[in-house]
Amino acid sequence: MRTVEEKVMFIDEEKSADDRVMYYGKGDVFVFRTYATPLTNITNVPESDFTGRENVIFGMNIQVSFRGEKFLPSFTEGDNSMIIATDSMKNFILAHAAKYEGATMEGFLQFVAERFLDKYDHIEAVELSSDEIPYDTVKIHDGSSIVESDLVYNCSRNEYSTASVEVTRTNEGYKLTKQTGGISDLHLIKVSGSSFYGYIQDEYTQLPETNDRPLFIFLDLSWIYQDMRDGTGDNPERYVAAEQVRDIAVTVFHELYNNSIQHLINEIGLRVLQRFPQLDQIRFKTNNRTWEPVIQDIEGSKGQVHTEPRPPYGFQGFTVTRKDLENKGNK
Ligand SMILES: O=c1[nH]c(=O)c2[nH]c(=O)[nH]c2[nH]1
Repeated sequence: MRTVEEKVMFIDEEKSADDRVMYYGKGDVFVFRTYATPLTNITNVPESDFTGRENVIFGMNIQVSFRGEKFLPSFTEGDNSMIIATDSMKNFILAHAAKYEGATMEGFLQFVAERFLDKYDHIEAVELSSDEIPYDTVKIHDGSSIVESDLVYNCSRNEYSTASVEVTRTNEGYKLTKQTGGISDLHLIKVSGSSFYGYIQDEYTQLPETNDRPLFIFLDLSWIYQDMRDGTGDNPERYVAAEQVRDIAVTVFHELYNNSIQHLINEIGLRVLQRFPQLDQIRFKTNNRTWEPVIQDIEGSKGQVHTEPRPPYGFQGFTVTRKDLENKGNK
């Protein structure tokens, strides 16, 4: 068994100190493509009624970066002859948003990365990451009943899906060297059914033990496919939608009388890997925002009064792998 520390390191693996860091690129490239191809025919899971995305607004905040030895003289000599201006990178991404025929952010990033490598043969690798800019549907009265508008959308302030790819030029062609899907800024509160006790009690301990706390967590999740090509959504039956992972996380949170955030996220990870055999691992970054108690007993009510927690905030990082699921099954 790997230890927790090793597990986190496994993903965060840094390159050796001898490796020169050299890249450049553009961040905050905002892309709003309307009427992109809808995402349909995904595989359903019991925890979710999510069946697809209309993609009427395909909104993204993209970051791109290039790597390649040919860029070295721009740093060491001030020689810009091999530089593709980051302004041009932005224009390239926007132009290709009109050409993309697929239905996912992961697919779009891979498409753009490969087109960059086609166009500029001195780029060795392209890395692209993106945060979805989500829009919620709104309801309107159409003259006879309340229906969903297909014209007006509400810019969401909720969680958003994320994606990243790295495509590297090799002698055998372009290689997808990194690919993740994810969901970030999921803010979940469970008002009852969470405990935290049994931790070390010593001269530094002030926190009271509890068998019922209002557990408020911020979660960022990302996942890696066993075969990275499944992450593009070109075969939607093999694609994992962020909305489905969100619904699984919420269901496990609801079901599990949890001992801690650590305990909870392991169970969420195992369930996600159980539902999606095409995934190799899922990674969590979480933050504890549990409300602070103010009034714990209200006469005649099971209610309480809480307020926002004060900093500093606790956090967790954890990866759950397919091996963990297999080991659990063998116990
Ligand atoms: O779920 C939790 N895990 C911890 O490690 C921890 N530490 C703490 O003070 N509160 C909590 N909550």
